[in-house]
Amino acid sequence: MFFLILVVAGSLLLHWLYKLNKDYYVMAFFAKRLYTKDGRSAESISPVAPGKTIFGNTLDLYGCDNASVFKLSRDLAKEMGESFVEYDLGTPVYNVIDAEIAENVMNHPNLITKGLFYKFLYPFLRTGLLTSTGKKWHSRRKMLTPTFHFNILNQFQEIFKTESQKFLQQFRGKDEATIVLNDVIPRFTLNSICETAMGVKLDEMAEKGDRYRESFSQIEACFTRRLSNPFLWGDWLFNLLAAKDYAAALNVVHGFSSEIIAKRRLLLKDELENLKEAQSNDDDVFTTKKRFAMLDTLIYAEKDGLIDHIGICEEVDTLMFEGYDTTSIGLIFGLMNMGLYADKQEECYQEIQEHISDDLSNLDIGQLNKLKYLDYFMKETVRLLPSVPVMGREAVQDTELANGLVLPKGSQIALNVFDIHRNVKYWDSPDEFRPERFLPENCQNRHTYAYVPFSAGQRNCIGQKYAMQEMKTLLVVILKEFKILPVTDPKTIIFTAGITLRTQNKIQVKLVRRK
Ligand code: HEM
Repeated sequence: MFFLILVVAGSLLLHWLYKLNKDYYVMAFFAKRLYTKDGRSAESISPVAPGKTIFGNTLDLYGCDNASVFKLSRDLAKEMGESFVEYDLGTPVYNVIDAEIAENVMNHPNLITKGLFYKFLYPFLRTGLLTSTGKKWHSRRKMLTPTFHFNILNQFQEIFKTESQKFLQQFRGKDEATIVLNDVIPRFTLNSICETAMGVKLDEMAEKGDRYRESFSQIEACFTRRLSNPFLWGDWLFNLLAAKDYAAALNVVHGFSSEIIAKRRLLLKDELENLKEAQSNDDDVFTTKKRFAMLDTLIYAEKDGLIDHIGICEEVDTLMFEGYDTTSIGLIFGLMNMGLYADKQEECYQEIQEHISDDLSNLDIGQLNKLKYLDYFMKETVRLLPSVPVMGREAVQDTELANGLVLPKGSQIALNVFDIHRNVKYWDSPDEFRPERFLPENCQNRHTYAYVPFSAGQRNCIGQKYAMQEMKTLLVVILKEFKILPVTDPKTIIFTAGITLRTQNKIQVKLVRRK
């Protein structure tokens, strides 16, 4: 009798263990496994990356520095050759490197919520447009979309032009100058976003702007520290062990954005009072005002009870970060590539000479749009060096993808833009810089989602037109006056993981005044 009980108990235990192991990756701290509904094994659709320890992939990046995190992730993507699964601390992670799956994810109605790692940005951005989800995200997106309308961007063009000319003033009287792009470009993009989106000139706040950028780097260090240490993923341990190290930096960035908001509130009040004398109602003020800052929209929405002060802070922090950092990276690499590919720089220059007058008086959006080769040049730059190399999503419920894989609730998805952009399935010799890839005839047969630097679908980048316009304007203004020569050897560049794409070494170029 006793023996029988033992056999039955043993069988039940084995069955339970089998079931547990089938449904969970037990050693990765009970991460739920991906599954299918038609009996196929999930691994037959997307392979699992072998873990380095018995804990699945949980500790694969533990203790690695930021450069190793970036390199190991890219090497793994190459080695796997197709979208693959990892099992981390209690969570499956679906790593997407194929355009077909990226398209499915980016357009899936269940997958608009950002991934776990975005929570690391909460102390900085709280839940603004980039990090929020659901109704809150919908209403903010609706509120901000009109502020990126063509007419508004057209009004920003004068600011981009003036800021670009101001950028060149630092080289006045010099025939040549070697510049560290990482030092000079972010100042230009921060000035531009503050004056366009926020309606506040940074001139007399330049030093505070510099402190904002320094503090931003510390916040990024916090982000990457959490990224590579799963034990800091949860807020509880993070708050206990690490949060205090970043409190001062957070105070600086939030203090800076609060000052911008306070300044704009005052300026707006004055501007409206002046305009009211000339016009009878506020709606007219909106449509006929010479320049319409995005922050003004938020302040008006506050008056209508659609957002509160904290909400305004969330969006200002989000727009400022997204608007200055991403375009900095695009410009740094754009200028570096101008230096590295002299023949292509010359092609851009000839085109600029053909369409843009020397006094820049016709440098408006219409003329910018005529610079086709410059457009291909920047597209290729952003393909090889995407400012946002990885994006994340979370499945908020069990979600079936078109390939039959079911992502259990809580699964993470990493959309590896950097790897999609260099996937040999879509790109011939992907590591080569060839702007001609973007000639219309060369795009025809390429999967649209093989190129997603600004994401796509509902959560695409709200500022993509703004970004291209700003970056092209500075390039035109520089190229008109200077030839760009290479200084940094691209072979020495080491990428590192960050909130956005980073390099360990700063990038330099030499400007030589055109005769
Ligand atoms: C080269 C420049 C830029 C690149 C490559 C870029 C790329 C991206 C990408 C990939 C996303 C999706 C992020 C995700 O899903 O996690 C995104 C979202 C966003 N971007 Fe950009 N961006 C750029 C410039 C800008 C600028 C200039 C602004 C604002 C002025 C901006 C504002 C935003 C915002 C607010 C979101 C969140 C949109 C939402 O979720 O509804 N971006 N951007």
